[in-house]
Amino acid sequence: MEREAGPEPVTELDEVTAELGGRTVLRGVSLTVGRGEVVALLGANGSGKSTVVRAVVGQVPVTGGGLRLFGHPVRSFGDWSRVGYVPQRSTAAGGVPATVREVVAAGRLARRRLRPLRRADRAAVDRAIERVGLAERAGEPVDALSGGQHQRVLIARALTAEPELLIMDEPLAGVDLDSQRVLAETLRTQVEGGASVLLVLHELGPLAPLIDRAVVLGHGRVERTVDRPALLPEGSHPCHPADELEPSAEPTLQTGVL
Ligand SMILES: Nc1ncnc2c1ncn2[C@@H]1O[C@H](COP(=O)(O)OP(=O)(O)OP(=O)(O)O)[C@@H](O)[C@H]1O
Repeated sequence: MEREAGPEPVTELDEVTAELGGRTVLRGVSLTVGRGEVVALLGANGSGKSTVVRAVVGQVPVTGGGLRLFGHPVRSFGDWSRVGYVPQRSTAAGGVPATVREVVAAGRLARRRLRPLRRADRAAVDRAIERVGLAERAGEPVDALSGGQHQRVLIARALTAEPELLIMDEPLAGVDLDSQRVLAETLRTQVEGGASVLLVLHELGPLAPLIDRAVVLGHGRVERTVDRPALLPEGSHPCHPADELEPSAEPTLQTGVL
């Protein structure tokens, strides 16, 4: 694939296609996340954002094109401890009997490749819980938490693994503004430490200053790419407010803040 010089690619999609339920959902998506970059996927409901990230984490098989993680084809990639994934909330919540600390510690276990946690690991778990503002709830079962608090637990779980590539599907959904700011600050620290981030967003919110590139999807394709979207004038941030009801329709370009 032709590429401009830039940071070493951590994730590369080259004309990726994917099908779900017998329907083509990704129609040739190309994008790259370089080391230390933060890339946001934007677009209307149904444009294919979640499918892109689920393809990157190997949950949706790619039917065409190339998808590489840390230089390896995703099909043969085996070092998943380098990747942290926070799925869309609705797919992860509910009926979990574990406590907040146990769920977050599971993230650290992945980093330790299932070897027992040491004192430093336990301290990292407590730090992650504190960062997302749940220190006082650490011993409670996660199913006793609100939706937004649950989301913060999943974020802490991903952060405590200190992954090289952090993938988050709408991490801000249902999270109050204060917690969004906490997440932005935490992400900034991770990125300063060299992490790369690919995340699905509906609006940039407090994460805007962190984002190197916004990739706007429409109908399973990249409609456009915007560098440093925070530098755009207020009101022209790249979001797409409408649902995509008819996937075969011609894509239309819209801008606006949701
Ligand atoms: N399991 C499935 N079977 C069939 N079609 C699916 C399945 N999951 C998703 N789709 C379809 O694939 C398309 C893309 O879905 P996807 O979840 O990737 O969109 P999205 O951009 O993440 O949307 P949202 O903003 O609503 O989360 C949609 O038209 C959706 O209906």
